Amino acid sequence: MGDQDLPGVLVSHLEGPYGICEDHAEDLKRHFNLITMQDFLENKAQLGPKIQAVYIWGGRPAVSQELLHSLPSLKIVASAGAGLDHLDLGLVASFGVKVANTPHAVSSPTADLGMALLLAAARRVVEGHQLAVSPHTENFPTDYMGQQVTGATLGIIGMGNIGYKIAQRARAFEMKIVYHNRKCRKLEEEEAVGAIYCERLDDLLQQSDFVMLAVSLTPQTQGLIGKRELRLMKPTAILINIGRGLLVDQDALVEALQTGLIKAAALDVTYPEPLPRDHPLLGLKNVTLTPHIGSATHQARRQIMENLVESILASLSGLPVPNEVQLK
Ligand SMILES: O=CC(=O)O
Repeated sequence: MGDQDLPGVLVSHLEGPYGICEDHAEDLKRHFNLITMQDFLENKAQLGPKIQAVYIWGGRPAVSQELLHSLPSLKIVASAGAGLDHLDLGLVASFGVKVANTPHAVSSPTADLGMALLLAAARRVVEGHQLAVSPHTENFPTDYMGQQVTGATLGIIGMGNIGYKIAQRARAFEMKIVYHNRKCRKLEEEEAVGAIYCERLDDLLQQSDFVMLAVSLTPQTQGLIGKRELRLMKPTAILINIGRGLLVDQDALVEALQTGLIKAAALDVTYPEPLPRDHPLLGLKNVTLTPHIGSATHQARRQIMENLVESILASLSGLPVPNEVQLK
């Protein structure tokens, strides 16, 4: 079968930060005729009807009403990662199109990064590195203290796949685990990791030495941590966000970090991404930042790609779609 006979799959572009991983393109091309957004825009009339799937990598391409109208053969939107906040699910559903994501492929690496950020912020690893490589370093600096992780209370907001994996890891660090979950209490997970449920988010915030945001961004969770919530946290507490930047009121966070309302923050996600180079978060010593790299391991990214291929192929054959997102 020539490339042209394979099912058409729309990707944003093949290279660059939002392009698909270089070493994935060859695998994808064995199954699909990959059509870049640029090619599609230059030749909508001919390519539109050939496209049966949109492959979203790094949040792109955006799936607008206009795009959906120009893809009459579209069966599925296959989106890398767990978060779906870049998609209007109701809109996609109204076109009779399925959506699949890859929640299992990202949960372990994202939980690993959550713990890496927790440890880095607690023990001031980035500052320590800067001190160690500076010309005037001293060994064993006596004014350089961090927060103890062993025995500390970790508050996990969101006990989904990622939250649970964080709890498993935190247990190995002998942390006390409390959690809050918006939808329901998770009894099995509680028992497996010895976590204590906080029905009220406020209780979790008041008790925790570390607060980990592992919740997806929805209209209900946007701004979940604002001025009021930051005031409830301990002055020694550290906030870690591996969910989405918009879960936190960032201006309130900057103020809390500047005034010592909380001790520190470690953020894999911000808004916007990346932050403008003059953003106050970039100048604070008590902030550890990473550029949205929760799933950035070779293994996870490959698994994500393979999961997306499986979902697309299943949908094109009319089979049950692995990781299909239930659209209301
Ligand atoms: O941000 C990453 C994801 O949604 O998995």
